[in-house]
Amino acid sequence: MSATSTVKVKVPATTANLGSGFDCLGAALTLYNQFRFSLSTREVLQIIATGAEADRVSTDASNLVYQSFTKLYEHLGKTPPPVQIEIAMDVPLARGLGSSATAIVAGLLGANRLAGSPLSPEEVLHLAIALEGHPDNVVPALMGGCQLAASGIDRDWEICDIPWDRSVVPIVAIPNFELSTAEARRVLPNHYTRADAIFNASHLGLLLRGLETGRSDWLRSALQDRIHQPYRQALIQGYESVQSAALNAGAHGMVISGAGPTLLALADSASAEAVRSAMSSAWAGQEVDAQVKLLQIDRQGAIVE
Ligand SMILES: Nc1ncnc2c1ncn2[C@@H]1O[C@H](COP(=O)(O)OP(=O)(O)OP(=O)(O)O)[C@@H](O)[C@H]1O
Ligand SMILES: N[C@@H](CCO)C(=O)O
Repeated sequence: MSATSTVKVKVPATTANLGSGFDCLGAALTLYNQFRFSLSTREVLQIIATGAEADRVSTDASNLVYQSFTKLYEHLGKTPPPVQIEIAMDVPLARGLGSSATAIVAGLLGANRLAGSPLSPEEVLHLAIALEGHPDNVVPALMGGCQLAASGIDRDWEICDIPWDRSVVPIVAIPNFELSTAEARRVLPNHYTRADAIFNASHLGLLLRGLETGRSDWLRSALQDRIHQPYRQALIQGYESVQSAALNAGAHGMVISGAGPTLLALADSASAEAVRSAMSSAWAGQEVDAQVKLLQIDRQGAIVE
């Protein structure tokens, strides 16, 4: 048995894409899942989940936290030890807030610490990206803040910390229905026009400067996108009403959080509460139960202790 027998991991929710940053930009939010990994003397895997949606995650070997835990040991060429995993869930499942990224990041970090920390943070990050399939949730979940990931030349990934002005407040409107990432990716086209590629490249550049400065006019334009949102809006009942309500209440703009169905508005501090209330009423008017929260950017990322 290694010197450490219990590890606690806390991982933030994340909002990916932010409009024009499809599959490359994401930010960590002040909403968390917490995990405890304990080496066990019992051979049988034990997974105990608590929280609002705890009955929705599997508690057998198909659980994504355990799958990621075993992947790290496989990567080391070792057999995973018997383990008990406790999961305290606050990040809702399949809503576009990076629940799968919290599971992957926790499984890898828990296993790495129990194995005596053989992998560097960069190696864990690369494994996490490979497991999730795209970097925009797992990178901010691990590192905190707002992060841009681009495939590199000297290394697999160049990761760039994007300054986020404190005046820019994220407001998440989380409906009570799920939309899996797999389903929301199926509706996307395989090819785009040159005009759409230029549109997204220019708006992503503007978005990065808008987030850094908090300039409303830049953010207002920058949050537009032609790669994923036009194809996904129809999967989200009430999208247009909630968007109009957010903009009328003074939001800089509103986008689909990750693959949806959560909608993310960005607003300045003075308008944030009015935007929260307007989004909540708009979804109630569509007979959709939703939780609408003012959050902040988590600056720390995943914590292991
Ligand atoms: N805490 C958890 N424990 C075990 N499995 C989890 C946990 N959280 C998420 N999952 C798995 O991840 C799936 C959801 O992943 P999916 O990519 O569809 O949504 P998401 O990660 O919440 O959203 P997005 O990627 O758009 O931000 C769940 O159905 C479940 O299988
Ligand atoms: N970039 C991903 C995030 C969700 O995992 C998508 O929008 O499909």
